[in-house]
Amino acid sequence: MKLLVTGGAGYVGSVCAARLVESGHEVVVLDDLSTGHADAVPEGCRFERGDLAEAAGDLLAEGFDGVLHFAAKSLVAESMQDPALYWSGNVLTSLRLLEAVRRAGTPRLVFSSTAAVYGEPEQVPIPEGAATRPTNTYGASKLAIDHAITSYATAYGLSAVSLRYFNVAGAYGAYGERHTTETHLIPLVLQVALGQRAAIHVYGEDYPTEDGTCIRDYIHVSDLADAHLLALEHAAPGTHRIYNLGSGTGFSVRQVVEACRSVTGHPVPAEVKGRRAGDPASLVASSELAKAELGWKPQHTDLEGIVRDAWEFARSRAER
Ligand SMILES: NC(=O)c1ccc[n+]([C@@H]2O[C@H](COP(=O)([O-])OP(=O)(O)OC[C@H]3O[C@@H](n4cnc5c(N)ncnc54)[C@H](O)[C@@H]3O)[C@@H](O)[C@H]2O)c1
Ligand SMILES: O=c1ccn([C@@H]2O[C@H](COP(=O)(O)OP(=O)(O)O[C@H]3O[C@H](CO)[C@H](O)[C@H](O)[C@H]3O)[C@@H](O)[C@H]2O)c(=O)[nH]1
Repeated sequence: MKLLVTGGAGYVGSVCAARLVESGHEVVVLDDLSTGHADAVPEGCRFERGDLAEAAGDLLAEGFDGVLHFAAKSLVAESMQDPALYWSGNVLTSLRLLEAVRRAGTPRLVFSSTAAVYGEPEQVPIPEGAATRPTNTYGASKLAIDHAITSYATAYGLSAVSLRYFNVAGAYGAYGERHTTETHLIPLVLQVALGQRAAIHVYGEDYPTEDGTCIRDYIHVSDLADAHLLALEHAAPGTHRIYNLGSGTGFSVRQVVEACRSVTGHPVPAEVKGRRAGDPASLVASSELAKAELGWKPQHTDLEGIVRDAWEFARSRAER
């Protein structure tokens, strides 16, 4: 297939673009490099630098079989301080993309949604039918896009799939997490192990969990790429399917720090701080629907294995 990958110079987009090229697809990456890196665009992809709201129309007019839409702003704290960036940078740009898709008659769309659409969940593991009550503007912006995609699919016959990722981690060879403003737990702990940061701050030890720290479901970025390939195959005209993607096991912040100590051999000093605003106590995915309908099977459910891949990547970048 000829595929447009928005955000293919970012973390998840670059890994997925690499896997798409390996699977024989023709890939065009559209990225404005606002948080991505030109040298993260995988070999074998054509790279177009530009804002998706402006450039997607002309590109799609060339004729594509599908769009994988990763490009977004995705910092929770920033979304609360500057919501305009998220309503315009995520929602408005995605609406422009949807219009370009409709005008060009592009048949397929796979969208990067997020567990943040659920907010504080009533039940864990979280199924797709759970109430969507996002506690931050980032999650609200992604939910708004999901709603728009549903109506485009129903009315205009688009084949659409939203994948709601839980906590993405790990790396795939030369492609991994390189956020300039890093807020994610695992890469921050690895920065401590690399001597780039003195200690990891543990945000809250008074949550109603076994060790008092928050529980998250860490999914390997390579398993996520598998899900995108399957979503492209299974997308059906006039439908918008939504799937939660996680490994199905929750790990506390303390367990993650411990796994990083074990993998890196570094003592990783940890300092307990206050809670971070908007953090739910526990987020674990039920991915049963993705397994049943897409035939998706996560291969990397061992936390130390996920951390090991992230560590190899972080070390290789630090040596440059
Ligand atoms: N990393 C996670 O844990 C996680 C979890 C859930 C969902 N997601 C979603 O997955 C997607 C990818 O996340 P990531 O961690 O790879 O982020 P990232 O910041 O590494 O990648 C996003 C890419 O999109 C590009 N971009 C942003 N706005 C653009 C625009 N208007 N036009 C063109 N390019 C633009 C950036 O330059 C960057 O390369 C996002 O949609 C994010 O919301 C990520
Ligand atoms: O320095 C840090 C960084 C994080 N944490 C804690 O570690 C856990 C994981 O935090 P991350 O920032 O790594 O990830 P989030 O769970 O906040 O968010 C991620 O997962 C969400 C869904 O689970 C959304 O998809 C969102 O886009 C994505 O960034 C949280 O309890 C957080 O409080 C710390 O204790 N110290």
